[in-house]
Amino acid sequence: MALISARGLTKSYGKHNAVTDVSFDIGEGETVAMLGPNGAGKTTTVEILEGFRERTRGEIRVIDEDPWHAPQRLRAQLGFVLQATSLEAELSVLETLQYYRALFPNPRPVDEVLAMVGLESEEKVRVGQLSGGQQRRVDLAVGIIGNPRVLFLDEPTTGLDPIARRQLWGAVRTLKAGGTTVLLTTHYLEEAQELADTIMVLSDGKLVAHDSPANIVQLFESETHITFRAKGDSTAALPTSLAESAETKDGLVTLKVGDVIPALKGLLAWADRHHSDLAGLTVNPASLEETYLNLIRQAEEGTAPPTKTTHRGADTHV
Ligand SMILES: Nc1ncnc2c1ncn2[C@@H]1O[C@H](COP(=O)(O)OP(=O)(O)OP(=O)(O)O)[C@@H](O)[C@H]1O
Repeated sequence: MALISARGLTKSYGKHNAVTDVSFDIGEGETVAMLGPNGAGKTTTVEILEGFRERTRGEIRVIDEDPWHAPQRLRAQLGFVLQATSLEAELSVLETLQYYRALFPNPRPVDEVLAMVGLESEEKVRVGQLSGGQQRRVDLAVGIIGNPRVLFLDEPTTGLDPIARRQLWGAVRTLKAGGTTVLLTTHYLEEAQELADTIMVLSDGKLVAHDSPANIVQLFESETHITFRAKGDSTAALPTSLAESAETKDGLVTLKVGDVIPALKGLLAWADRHHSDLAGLTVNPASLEETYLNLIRQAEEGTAPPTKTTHRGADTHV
């Protein structure tokens, strides 16, 4: 059963459509990452689902309710981590969590939440004295103190260092394991790949892909990347068929090829002739980041979508 669904969701600001005819389903326990360039419509979509903005057209259900007319029983089942933190600097971490805890009918114990976000040692510290990364963890703690069934995270790790980011990912994984449905927006492809069961890509207000990370990467499966280290200009004599697809950066050669087997045969024969050991040889499908950039480029150019359909749940096609 879909816990969140959108059909034909459209939001206009004057003549400008920020979100156009977007449809999707999100199942109970699913973690969805929403990606898209600045201005693609991610925050607008999420804030409509959260009940903070009214849609122009379309049908929305969140836990079987219309969030814009959300009764209190829906609000009590949602958790939010908004893009900008709005914590009271003078309150301690403990006081902050006690304050928000009192607003919910079925909250989590404070100690449990502090442990989940790794802030046990900071409970007496005033929020204003915490680092940016620690404040973000308090934001997450506030988002989950009410024991939400659905958690919305808007760019939860922007500005965090890699260690703080991974700590926050750990907390999200714990929530996932406990069955919480999570919808997060992010600009970090690695974050989407690490956390999400499903990725949605928005471009200029339209949903241009909606599938698992693995399937999205396969949208451009015709492209495989063969990389190896080359000494000096030793790639100069690569056979023409390989040289055309070769890019060299900092001594690392990348061949972006369609047919892997002939390319590898040609490369091995070349390496044999030129006594190259093909140091650090790797053969990989295009990364999620490259696939994402291809998707956005195609969407902006209005060129034909990839042949493979990304189609999940709702009547959404790319
Ligand atoms: N209150 C508003 N009034 C008018 N236009 C708005 C308003 N809020 C958003 N927009 C416009 O709607 C479009 C989508 O904005 P939105 O904030 O949803 O994008 P986003 O994908 O979340 O971007 P970012 O990654 O920068 O956060 C943009 O063109 C933006 O300028």
